Amino acid sequence: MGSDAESLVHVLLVSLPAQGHVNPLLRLGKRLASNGLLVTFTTPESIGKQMRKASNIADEPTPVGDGFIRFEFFEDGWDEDEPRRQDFDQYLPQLEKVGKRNRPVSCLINNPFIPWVSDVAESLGLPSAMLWVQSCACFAAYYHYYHGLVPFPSELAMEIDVQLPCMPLLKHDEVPSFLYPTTPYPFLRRAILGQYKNLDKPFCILMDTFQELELEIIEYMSQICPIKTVGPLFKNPKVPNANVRGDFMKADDCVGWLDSKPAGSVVYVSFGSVVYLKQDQWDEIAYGLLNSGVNFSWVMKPPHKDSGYTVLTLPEGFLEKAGDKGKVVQWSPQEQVLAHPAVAAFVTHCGWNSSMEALASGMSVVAFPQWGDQVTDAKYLVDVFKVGVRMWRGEGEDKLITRDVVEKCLLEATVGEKAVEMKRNALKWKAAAEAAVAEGGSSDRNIQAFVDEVKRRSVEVALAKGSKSTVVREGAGTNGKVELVSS
Ligand SMILES: O=c1ccn([C@@H]2O[C@H](COP(=O)(O)OP(=O)(O)O)[C@@H](O)[C@H]2O)c(=O)[nH]1
Ligand SMILES: O=C(O[C@@H]1O[C@H](CO)[C@@H](O)[C@H](O)[C@H]1O)c1ccc(O)c(O)c1
Repeated sequence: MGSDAESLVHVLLVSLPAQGHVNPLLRLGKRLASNGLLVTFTTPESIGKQMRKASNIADEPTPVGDGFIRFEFFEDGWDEDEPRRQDFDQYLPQLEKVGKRNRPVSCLINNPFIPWVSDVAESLGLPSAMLWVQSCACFAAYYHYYHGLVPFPSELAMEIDVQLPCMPLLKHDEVPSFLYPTTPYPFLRRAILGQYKNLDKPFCILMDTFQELELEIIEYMSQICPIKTVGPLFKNPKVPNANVRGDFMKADDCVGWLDSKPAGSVVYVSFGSVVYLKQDQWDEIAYGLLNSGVNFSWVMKPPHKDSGYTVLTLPEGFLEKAGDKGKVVQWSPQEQVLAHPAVAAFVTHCGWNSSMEALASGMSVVAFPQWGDQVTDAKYLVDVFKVGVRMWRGEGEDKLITRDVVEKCLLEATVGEKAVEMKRNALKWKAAAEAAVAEGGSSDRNIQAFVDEVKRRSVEVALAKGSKSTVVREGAGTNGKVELVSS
């Protein structure tokens, strides 16, 4: 490692191997590095392999602003083709077993679903932080559910509305759906609530949202938990995102095609990295797109080989009928697409990363949430942030969305008074997001305060550990230039 990197305070970021978790944690890593830390990003080798292939990851630490970022993947102890990685009830304990290893660092940061990282930090006498990768509203909902603070839908009362402090009234199907008594994903409820058992351990809960977006609930929850909002992390005025990326799949080129389209004429359709629709729903979307007459760019990712999903197909003759009006890709460079002037609106599953990327790009949305936080995000995008129309309510609503509804929503989001109003609101959020991450903005100040705190704690840790297990390099306490090295 270069001597410059060696002299910096070192933080270790441990990520769940999922695209929607790697992206925000890696973005945080770049932000911390640009503020002068050495950041090691780690996740299992099974995904590391894919990331190396898709994202040109260097072996050496990459300079980012005043600091460096490097990747270090770890073996999860299973064979390459192990299908049990798709089953969180089996995979999360396995990750915990192999992941609890000593590492010479000053702070450990994890994302949700792998709360044992803060146990590792505690056992090493190190500070830890958690990056919450969903909205503060969802954080609050899980918190109140976990502590039994307000009534949620239950087997006895399935359809009750939920009133959380400083939040709009949520209908029964607008609370994160893993909390429904009937959710088909109880293992994801267990996984996400696991973080709340350990919530007293991280000294800071970083959140990929920003103060101005969720003001009241952030202020409220900040009285209970040590929250620092640092989003939107994908907007990094100091370091361009193209520099270091963590995509699992190489993006297809659709930007050239977008360049050929008039401003505001394209609808971008993507359901993120995990959600997979049923074939009949896919067909309705396809016909809705054709019938609406809009230009569209549609992401049709292949299913994971162990997911049990069958490969989706397009209706016969679809591509011929669409002609140059449509571009179907397996994976898109989403940030670039959302920033492209040709794109008018985004049909999204409302994962939090996609929601933040849309808001911070000034994009109107057609909300098509499926499960988990997505149903709550859809509620906020449509009713609170007022940037979207709702195409479906999510897993609580058991019905096929017909091509007519798809067409109606697409047109509502792209033409007419409502579309203009939504775009106006979206541009307002874009400006607010940019201000939050700009020098002196709310998120920028929080990042700097966090970096300062990590540096301060690294000195404390070094002093507490003495010389037996750590070495404090020359200059300790000045400019935070301290590194702990296991002896
Ligand atoms: O074709 C695609 C689809 C998604 N994404 C990125 O993958 C992440 C998906 O995260 P999100 O929370 O929206 O959904 P998840 O995949 O976790 O359900 C976001 O950062 C997107 O920008 C992308 O780069 N290309
Ligand atoms: O990544 C998974 O879920 C996604 O996480 C995002 C951040 O928490 C969230 O905003 C989005 O809505 C989710 O889709 C994920 C879920 C389940 C699973 O088995 C995974 O392998 C990943």
